[in-house]
Amino acid sequence: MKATITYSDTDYQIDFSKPIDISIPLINTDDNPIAWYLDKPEISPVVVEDWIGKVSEGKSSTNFNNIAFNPHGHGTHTECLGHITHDFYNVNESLREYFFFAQLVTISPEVQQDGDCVITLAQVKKVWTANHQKAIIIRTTPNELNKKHRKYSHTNPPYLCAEAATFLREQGIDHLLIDLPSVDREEDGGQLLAHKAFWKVTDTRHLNDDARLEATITEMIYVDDEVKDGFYFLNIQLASFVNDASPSKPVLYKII
Ligand SMILES: N[C@@H](CC(=O)c1ccccc1NC=O)C(=O)O
Repeated sequence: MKATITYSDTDYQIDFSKPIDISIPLINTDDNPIAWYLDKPEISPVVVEDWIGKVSEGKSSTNFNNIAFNPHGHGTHTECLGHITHDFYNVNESLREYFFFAQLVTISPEVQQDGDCVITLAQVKKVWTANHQKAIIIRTTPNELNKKHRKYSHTNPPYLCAEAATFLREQGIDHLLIDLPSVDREEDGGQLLAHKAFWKVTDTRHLNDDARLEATITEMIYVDDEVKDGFYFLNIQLASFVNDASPSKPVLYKII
């Protein structure tokens, strides 16, 4: 199934039968990635006295699992500024459109003097190509497959510098996607500089009027090396959780 999309006075063709899923599947085994010091997610049948919600156990006609997981720590998720504010804002209301013109870029975070590995403003400027894109997908290198399974807690993963987040905001990016557990440093004393810069949050207690309620950040994606840098249409699929973050399935469509 093909579609022609008119965007910003240009016609683009995509093929809906060739989606490129850049989400990480969530599973209740050690294969699942983990961040923020959590244990693995739980997926297990409901048990009521001697009844167990698992067909193979012989008592139930259906498989009927409870799932316990954390959207921030257990895989691909999309979050809104409610992640960092005193008041409650939910991503289900922030994200009201699901298709975006997007640029996929690849960056090798640079080791700084303090040992941190950071995506710098200069690196982002170097790969940026202005083309009216509303979303950017940042793939970092090295891009080993084990990113889908990595245990990030206490590893101080790479992150995005606040100046780069500001630059992307100023270029008109509303949706930032990255293959790291956070755009900010694992332990930063709650500064959250890149989150704040991207969402333009200057006051987390009484949200400033120009804060970007509709902008989203998607973390812990995985983009295979086979997918080349360039422009795509991006579909952000979100589970309708009324929460600051929700598990998501971002999908790319190549322009043909
Ligand atoms: N760096 C923050 C913590 C943080 O960023 C965070 C903590 C728990 C769950 C998610 C987090 N950030 C996600 O982008 C801090 O040190 O307070």
